[in-house]
Amino acid sequence: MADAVESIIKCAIEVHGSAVLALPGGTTPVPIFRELANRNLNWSGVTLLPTDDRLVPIDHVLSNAGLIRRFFGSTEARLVTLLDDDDGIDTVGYSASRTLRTLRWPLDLVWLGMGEDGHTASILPGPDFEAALNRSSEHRACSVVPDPMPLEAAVARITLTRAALVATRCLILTITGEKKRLVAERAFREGCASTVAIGRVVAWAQAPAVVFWCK
Ligand SMILES: O=C1O[C@H](COP(=O)(O)O)[C@@H](O)[C@H](O)[C@H]1O
Repeated sequence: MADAVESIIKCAIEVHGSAVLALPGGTTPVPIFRELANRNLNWSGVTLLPTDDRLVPIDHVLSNAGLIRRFFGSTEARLVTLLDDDDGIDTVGYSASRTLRTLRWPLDLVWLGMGEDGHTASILPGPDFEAALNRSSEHRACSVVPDPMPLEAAVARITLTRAALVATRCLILTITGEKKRLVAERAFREGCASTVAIGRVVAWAQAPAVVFWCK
């Protein structure tokens, strides 16, 4: 998996002079981040941002931007966050969309994770689910108050919208375990009619999704 991301970075730098990658949070990408961060790459040409974040300070254990900073902070990559210090639930969607507008689109890679409930990025069940999936492409980010709150990170979120997540040259999904494999397979079969976010995002993808799975 780290080899695939390394190739995407090298290829984007060769073609565009830079590489812009959206990375997942949570637990699944950790071993791959560790391996990738040690690769000898032209990191000064790389911009990294989270696909989504939890509305917590960057030094909080649940922060996805904090996770990226922990692994890639010692490289020369430019690290973009979706949250400003003074952002709250009412302002974060607007300020993250403004930040995202400054990046080069389409992105070179959107790397997604997925929860056992089929959520991807922070497109979680609740009152913001359809907005995160259906907002038009000027709205690249959307605040999300999950309902029910996921037990592993029971906080409000900011997420790239589906329109932003599919605006990418490469789309990768990393999942682990039998349960997630079954959820993903079902969601891919259901496509646009899926009740879970991963099915609806992948059904819209501009690039074919490449899935990395391990037990
Ligand atoms: O809440 C989140 O969950 C998903 C999946 O996380 P994992 O711990 O099951 O790998 C993650 O992709 C997303 O970025 C994160 O905020």
